[in-house]
Amino acid sequence: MAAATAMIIFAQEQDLNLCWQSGWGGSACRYQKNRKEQDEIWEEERDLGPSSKTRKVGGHSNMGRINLEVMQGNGHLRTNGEVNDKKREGTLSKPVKVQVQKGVFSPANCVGNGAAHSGQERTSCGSGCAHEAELEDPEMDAPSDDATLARMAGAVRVLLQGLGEDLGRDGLIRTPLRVAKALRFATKGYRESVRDAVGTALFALPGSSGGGTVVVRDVDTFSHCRACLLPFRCRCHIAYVPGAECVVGLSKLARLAEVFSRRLQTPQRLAQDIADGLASVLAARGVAVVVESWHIRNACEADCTLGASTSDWVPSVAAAASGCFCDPQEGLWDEFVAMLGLDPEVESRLEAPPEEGRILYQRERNGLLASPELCPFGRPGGPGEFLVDWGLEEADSDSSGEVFSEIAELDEERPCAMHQDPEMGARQHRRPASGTETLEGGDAREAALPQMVAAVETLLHAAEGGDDVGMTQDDVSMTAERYARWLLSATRGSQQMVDGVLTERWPDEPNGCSHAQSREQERVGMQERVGNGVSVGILRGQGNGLGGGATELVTEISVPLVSQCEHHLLPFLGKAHVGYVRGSNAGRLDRGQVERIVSLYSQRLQVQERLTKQIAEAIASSTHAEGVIVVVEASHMCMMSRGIEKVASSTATTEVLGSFKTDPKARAAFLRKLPRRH
Ligand SMILES: Nc1nc2c(ncn2[C@@H]2O[C@H](COP(=O)(O)OP(=O)(O)OP(=O)(O)O)[C@@H](O)[C@H]2O)c(=O)[nH]1
Repeated sequence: MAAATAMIIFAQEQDLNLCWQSGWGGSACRYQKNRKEQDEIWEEERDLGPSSKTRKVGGHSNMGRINLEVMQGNGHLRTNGEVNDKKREGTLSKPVKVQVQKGVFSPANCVGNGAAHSGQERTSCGSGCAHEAELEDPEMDAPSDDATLARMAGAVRVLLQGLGEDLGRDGLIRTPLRVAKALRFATKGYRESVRDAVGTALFALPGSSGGGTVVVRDVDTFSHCRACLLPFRCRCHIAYVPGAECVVGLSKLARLAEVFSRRLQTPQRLAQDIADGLASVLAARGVAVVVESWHIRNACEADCTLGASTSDWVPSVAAAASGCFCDPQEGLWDEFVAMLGLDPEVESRLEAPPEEGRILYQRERNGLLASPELCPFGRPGGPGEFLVDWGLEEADSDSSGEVFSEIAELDEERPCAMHQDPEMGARQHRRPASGTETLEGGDAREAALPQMVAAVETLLHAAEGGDDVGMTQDDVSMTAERYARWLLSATRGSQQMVDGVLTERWPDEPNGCSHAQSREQERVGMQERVGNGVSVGILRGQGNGLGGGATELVTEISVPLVSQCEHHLLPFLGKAHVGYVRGSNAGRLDRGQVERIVSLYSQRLQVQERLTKQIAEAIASSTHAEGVIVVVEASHMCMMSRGIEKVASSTATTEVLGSFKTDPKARAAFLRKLPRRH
């Protein structure tokens, strides 16, 4: 089924209801409304989301038009007015009258539409509507969105097979299509332009040229890393000084940030793209952009360095400026930065105004560009890793906590250090050190790598729309390999058994993380003794001196985890909190062992509920504890970077086994130990 677009022209808009129903794999509906009020055209555009539902989008205005795009499915509209088929490019054609049926209008029942509609009428719609029709546009350019998505879904199937997954298992059946849609969404900025984003929202404002700075702050977006394809969080701050007596609609600055965020990016490129984009449509005296960003840590290191002392996200900041913001005499850069109210550490790194035509960026020590550690292909010699050389000088390896280490400037022609060295590709690949792949079946998975890389390349090209609109062939192949390796690495626990990870000795890492740290954490780990559910004290260390028959509550709090959502192949990351009631004859796990259990079940395609249950069951079987409780708190990228886009949302799941089920006091004692969220 093709995507379909309809345009409704209305004279008097009255609480318009849109109704659509999924054909296969859900449907998505995009709504764009232009209304004219007092000689100003107001535009409104939003994604109405997937699945079968009816949503009221109406309002009241005197005249206007609505574009409605129904993706991948049967769409039918309920509204008043006139329906026009619309070509993909937006050309109006073939006006179609619609007929009222119980207040419901369906394009399939158009009066006099004849050849105008190719939609197939159905006899029932299954959603309570009087009629159902497929809104197909026979003139839509090939490949249609459906064909693109189908191609992308095929590539995702290759990836899942490469990971050794059963494509028919529950949870994975719709994953290929979901991933395809998610990536299409993540790259929708390639199919959008600055002019589309700004539209007609340029307003003459006499006297504005001599005025002050306009700043739109805290525009939160998600982008996808050009190097590894994983999403990273951004907060954009955009400023300009008006020129030519003209200002731009404020929301359009946020839209610009969204357009460029929905491309494969690095923070500094994103800052520059937004600045250039704004400068291209607005005659401003100067433009300035600061992009704060947070990239997921290297999940390959999750089993050692993602310890409680480290943050889940690695921050960096990038900036771009032009015109008057680059003139230190005017002091506008300082004023802009001061208005952002940034963390002093970050602010101190933005002291100097960027020179005209150059990008100022700052990076974290061992950060996104200074070293590959932010990306999943990070630390040389890590499991299943290869060295990524970004073509920049090595960052100082001292990670003593200083956040930013360098300020670098690049020529405009070389906006991204990753792309500046034509020989980079040759230097970029280094095979994993021997012995770094320790998984059973690792060879088979490693052998699937070439097909997986090709599949990711297919995905990227299809997501772009087949045009060369921003990624060179080289970029794609490098990105594809990193992403394929990330997937392999992020699911490397899928073939391991819990017995294996509990008995295996964890090698101390060269940088001193992991085992030594775990032992220390275990030494000071708190145990709470409970008898019949009553807390009687807190002990430290291994020997608790409890007599026979006594029990103790052992807790391991904030065990970090990074897992991979099996629905969208996007990471979710957070912490597991583990408690178990240990009788005198039961075993006890040190923190390192708990961390390994958590890693084992995190490093596979998961849903959070199953992960929580598996951790609890593994703790129970390996300790013979009387009761086990596990709470997992995690943030899901699929909730943050796409779909509902709730950046601050997080999910908590609990699994309770044995005596914890019947002992509310023991549960309460455990829950009191959880870190407070606010
Ligand atoms: N219960 C549960 N759901 C999850 C987990 N990870 C992802 N999901 C959800 O899986 C669901 C998949 O729903 P679909 O409607 O098939 O996919 P979708 O169109 O991408 O859905 P949206 O996320 O709402 O855009 C979404 O609601 C996700 O939030 C998880 O760990 N546990």
